[in-house]
Amino acid sequence: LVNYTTKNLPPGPKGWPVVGILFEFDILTLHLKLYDWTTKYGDIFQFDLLGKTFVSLNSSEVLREAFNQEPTATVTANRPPLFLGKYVLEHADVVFAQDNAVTRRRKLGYQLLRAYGEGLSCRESQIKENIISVKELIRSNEYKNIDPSDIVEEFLLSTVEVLIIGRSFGRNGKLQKILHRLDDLIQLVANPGYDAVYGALPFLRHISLPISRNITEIHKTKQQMIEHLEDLSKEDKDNKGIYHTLKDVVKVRDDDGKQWFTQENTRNLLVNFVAAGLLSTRGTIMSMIQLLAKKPDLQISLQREVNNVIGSDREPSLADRRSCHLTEAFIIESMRYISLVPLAVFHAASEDVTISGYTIKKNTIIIPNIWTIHHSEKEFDDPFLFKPERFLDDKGQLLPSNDPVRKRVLAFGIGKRSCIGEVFARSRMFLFIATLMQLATMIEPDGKSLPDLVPTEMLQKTFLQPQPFEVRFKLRSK
Ligand code: HEM
Repeated sequence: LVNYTTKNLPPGPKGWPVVGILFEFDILTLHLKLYDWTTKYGDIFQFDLLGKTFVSLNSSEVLREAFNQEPTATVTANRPPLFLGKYVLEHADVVFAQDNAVTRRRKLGYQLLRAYGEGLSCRESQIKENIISVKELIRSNEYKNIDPSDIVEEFLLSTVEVLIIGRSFGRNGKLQKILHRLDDLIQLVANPGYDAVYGALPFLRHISLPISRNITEIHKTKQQMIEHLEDLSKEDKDNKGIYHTLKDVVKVRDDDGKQWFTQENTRNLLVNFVAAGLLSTRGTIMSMIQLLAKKPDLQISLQREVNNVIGSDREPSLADRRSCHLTEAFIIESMRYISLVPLAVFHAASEDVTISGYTIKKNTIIIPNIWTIHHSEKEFDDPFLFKPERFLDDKGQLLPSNDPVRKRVLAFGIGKRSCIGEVFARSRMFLFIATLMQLATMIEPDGKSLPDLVPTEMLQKTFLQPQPFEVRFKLRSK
């Protein structure tokens, strides 16, 4: 139990009167607590927790004002000194980078994802191989009750390998084992709730608690990853990935002779890509599978679209996205409904700033409350119903990205710290779902029931994840 105070925002003089002290705090499901508080305190409220001040932004309009409009956007683009950023990512990555450090690192990360991840043309043969192994796994498991996470992981681990080193060594290769281990360990330590407690009481990391031991393991595994990538980068000169470019960037010196990007930056930027590329995308795809298996009619409509646009004889390509309106709407609705990164990554005010008429003091931690925005009746009709058609017009065409309804989906954040992997993640999700719909129909497991995916019941790990489940794949005839 943690003591916290909330201050809400009544009409009238713009201040932060204390309205109550509550004595209950569930650190693992902070997003659900903030959802409750939004119904009581409105679109923006502030609370103190363990000596730190937090402000929660709970509507798309307030989030846009805070992160996407100057002069506020520049002031709110900082990150707080989070426990994870300092002790796990050595203050050397992009996600948790503070102050001036972020601009150059973020730009580099963005350029790397564009160069190695976004366009499929340069990666087409490797991505096709990944898709072929997904298909083989599905074929060899037809009609069996299976937990689809192995299939999803196989696909995503291979895509991340191709991104980082230019090729995939398969599920039995050493690299996938290391990336898998890193991913498991990060899930054990990364949680906004842990951050609140360990950030306020950092001495806890010296006590031999499981979380402290996991942090030590993360550092060892990062080192193993770098050593293995170094070996691999010497072996194959033709296939290149992000790691090859980072090796060159480390050699660069500025005019004053200083090195701006170091080995620490390399390993921690790669951890960002591994964690984001696997964890977030895996949770989203797993949720999509569970949703689809419970919605046979939606599967039929998606399969019809894939038949019409792609047919059954060729692999889906990124160009197909433009014509697969329902598939795109399904992906966007899934991102809204599950809101996998429920509170995005916390921001911090680098100076005093005014948002919606209220003064936010320097160093206040700002929470982009995406989960609440996506489940608010003020933003979406029937927010707890899964309705991909909310993103289609009456001709079945996807609403343009500047449509007000689309603009309320903020799963990748917005503004100067928004996700740099959005295009990469969305293109891989499209390929996976289109391939699945082309190949198979998902049905409920034999002798067991498959529960509906309920957003409030998802497991809170680093990101939200569906509860473990099983499905069966039934192959489609050509
Ligand atoms: C479904 C998949 C994904 C979701 C839902 C997601 C969501 C997010 C969100 C909400 C943020 C924080 C935005 C903010 O602070 O305002 C973020 C940041 C970030 N994401 Fe993603 N992400 C996904 C996939 C990826 C992938 C695949 C990569 C890279 C391979 C990636 C790399 C990053 C990085 C580096 C940042 C930090 C940006 C910064 O701090 O400036 N993400 N993501």
